[in-house]
Amino acid sequence: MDSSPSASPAAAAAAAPAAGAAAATDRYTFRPGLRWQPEVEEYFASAYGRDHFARISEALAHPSCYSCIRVNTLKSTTDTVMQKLLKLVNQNELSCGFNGLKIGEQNGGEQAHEGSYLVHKCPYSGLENVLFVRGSGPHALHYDGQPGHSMKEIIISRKCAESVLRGAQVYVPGVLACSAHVEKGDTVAVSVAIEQPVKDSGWAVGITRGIVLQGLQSDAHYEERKGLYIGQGIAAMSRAGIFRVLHGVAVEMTERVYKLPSFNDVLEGEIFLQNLPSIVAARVLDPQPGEQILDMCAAPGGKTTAIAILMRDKGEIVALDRSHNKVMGILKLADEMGLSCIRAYKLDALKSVRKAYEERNLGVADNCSEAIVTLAENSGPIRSIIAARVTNAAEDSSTAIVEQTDAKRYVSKADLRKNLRRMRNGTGRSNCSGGRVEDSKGFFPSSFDRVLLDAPCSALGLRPRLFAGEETLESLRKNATYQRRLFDQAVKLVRPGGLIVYSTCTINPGENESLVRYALDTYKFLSLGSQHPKVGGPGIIGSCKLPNKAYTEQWLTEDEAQLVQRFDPSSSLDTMGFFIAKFNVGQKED
Ligand SMILES: C[S@@+](CC[C@H](N)C(=O)[O-])C[C@H]1O[C@@H](n2cnc3c(N)ncnc32)[C@H](O)[C@@H]1O
Repeated sequence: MDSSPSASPAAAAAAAPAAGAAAATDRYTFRPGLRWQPEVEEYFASAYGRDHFARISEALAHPSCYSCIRVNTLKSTTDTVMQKLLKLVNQNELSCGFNGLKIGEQNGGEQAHEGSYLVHKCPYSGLENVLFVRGSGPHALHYDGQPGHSMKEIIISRKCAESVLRGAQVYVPGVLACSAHVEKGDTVAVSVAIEQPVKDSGWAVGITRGIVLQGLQSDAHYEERKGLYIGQGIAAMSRAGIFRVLHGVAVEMTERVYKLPSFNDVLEGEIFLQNLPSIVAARVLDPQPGEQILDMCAAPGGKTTAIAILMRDKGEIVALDRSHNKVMGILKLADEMGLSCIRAYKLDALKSVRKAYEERNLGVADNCSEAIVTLAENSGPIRSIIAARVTNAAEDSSTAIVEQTDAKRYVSKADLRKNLRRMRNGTGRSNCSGGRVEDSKGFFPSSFDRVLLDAPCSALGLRPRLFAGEETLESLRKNATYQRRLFDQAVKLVRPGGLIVYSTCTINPGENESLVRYALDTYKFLSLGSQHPKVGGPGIIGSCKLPNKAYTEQWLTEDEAQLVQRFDPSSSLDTMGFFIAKFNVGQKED
């Protein structure tokens, strides 16, 4: 198979101009076509069927047309938040470009049920704390070109455009090129530069930052930007300013192909903006108050906080991430939402299982550098009590052993000193003294009632996505291998009789169904559990011989496929691509 990049049939279909459309009007439109590596496209076409994959591909290139809000039911009620949001919509405070309209009016005649306003409740049972806020689009825009004059333009990067399509402004670092003589206050058309195939060497954007656009066909990427105009805005600074400063808003968008509500600084702590499948994943875990939960790859903490609220902030959620700053983010979010049952640690989840022999050594005062700390109950004040008890013990001897009731946590001497400092100085707003987060040395096997592995993945379900050519079969395969290694750790850490939920935000069966196949074939004590709520569709059955590869990827049987949830971006749910599998854990083999 030819592995050089090219525009995909899906891209070509999506990008083809409507018959008879005039070239000029066709230029200033938004008709993106997602490009894939041909071998990746072939693989997905064999998994989904060519037509279905073309629809998925097209859906991925557009944002979904509503925002999904999870209510923090420990701080407010769904009805109260709904009233507050309706008020904000009516006051036009969510900058979605419409106020007080009913859905039917906004969508040009779509049937509206009585009372179904732009903010409405999620209709699925088990998701009563979820609200949908509708946006609109795609809109045909009229760009303000003066007759006989070319429009002033700005070209932005793909990543920047993906954010702008979700409702952001254009920030300085995202600007690649700009017309000459753009002054603050000028109206500019905003288009996006997307990677193009380069003969024999992959993909390149091919625009040097700062070049001047003339509005001529000789401009960089003039032809390629046809159909990639995402709106119009007012320059917040001059051309010179845009390329001189390092940050700030470059363009305030005034017209957008998609109008989506913005929730910046809106009802902070009371609501959390989250994709529907992520909310479902936390719900499927079904965490119970008082339990010990592990969230293995937790940042930025969306699912962690959803789990904490489902547990009514009672119990303990250990939230791990390998990035220090991201762990800080989890703590900040937990603090904002008023949640105290979350313990976030910096830890590589691949190293999250402690060896059993370490346990035997613990408690031998002279040899041991660690203390066993137990959470009798799990709440903020208890944490301080534990810190105090550890501190007293630590001051008495080189090792502290604190009584345990049900669960064990291990704290090094350095952590003891840190706790002591924290006792004296207070924890600070983000619960992490001096901007440092705690490291963890890991956990003993079978420590947790439930484990969520929301795995790092190829993220090929995120929307909008304007380019997918960076993924190769090899990179997809590497993700799958990494996920299996993380899953192996999850299996060790969950207790017999417990539960593991595995999820990804990718459409790639190699990271979804294949992982489930691996799990069921490797660990005979695992079985797929039925899921509630069930919002997504079934998994993919069968297998696929990978092009030019010596192996066959195994997916699911028909029965198994019914037990997983797959969220299809091209379905009427209009959400991201996502996958959820729930495993019941039986008696483990020794
Ligand atoms: C899909 S995101 C998790 C999203 C999160 N569960 C949420 O809902 O907000 C994956 C996260 O895994 C983290 N990660 C990747 N490899 C890891 C590892 N070996 N150990 C711990 N975290 C890891 C990344 O830093 C990233 O934040």
